[in-house]
Amino acid sequence: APRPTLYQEFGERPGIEALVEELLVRVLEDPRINAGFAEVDLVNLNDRLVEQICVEVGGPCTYTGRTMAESHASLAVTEADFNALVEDLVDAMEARGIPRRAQNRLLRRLAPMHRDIVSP
Ligand code: HEM
Repeated sequence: APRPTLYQEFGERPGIEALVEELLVRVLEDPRINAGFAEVDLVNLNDRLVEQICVEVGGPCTYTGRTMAESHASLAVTEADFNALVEDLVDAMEARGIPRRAQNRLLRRLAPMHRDIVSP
């Protein structure tokens, strides 16, 4: 059998939807960062994250949200905030049983966004 694609390793669209749900539950329960999400439209955030992760793992999706710079510019996100969110994402991927190699491939694709998300 051919190797599964990265998109398949994430369980395609249903797997990504379940992953984002796991991620948002963790973020909203994470006292290090959850205050920043109190006033946020979580349905929009959920849907944009599903689109974005789908695109980043090579799925047949389109990201329809704002750029990372636009959406995080006024949030004063710190290095520690960024690391906390990545930790929550890794925990969510572990909980979903996503293979370690596939996890790392997504993390490598998100890493360059750091410069647009963390405030200088
Ligand atoms: C790799 C890291 C991250 C990715 C991929 C990411 C991705 C996204 C996406 C796709 C949106 C939706 C943009 C839109 O509505 O058009 C968003 C919004 C948001 N992000 Fe992030 N984000 C990351 C890191 C963080 C961190 C570290 C924080 C703070 C702890 C954060 C806080 C927020 C908040 C509060 C919003 C909502 C802004 C609003 O609706 O006005 N993000 N993010």
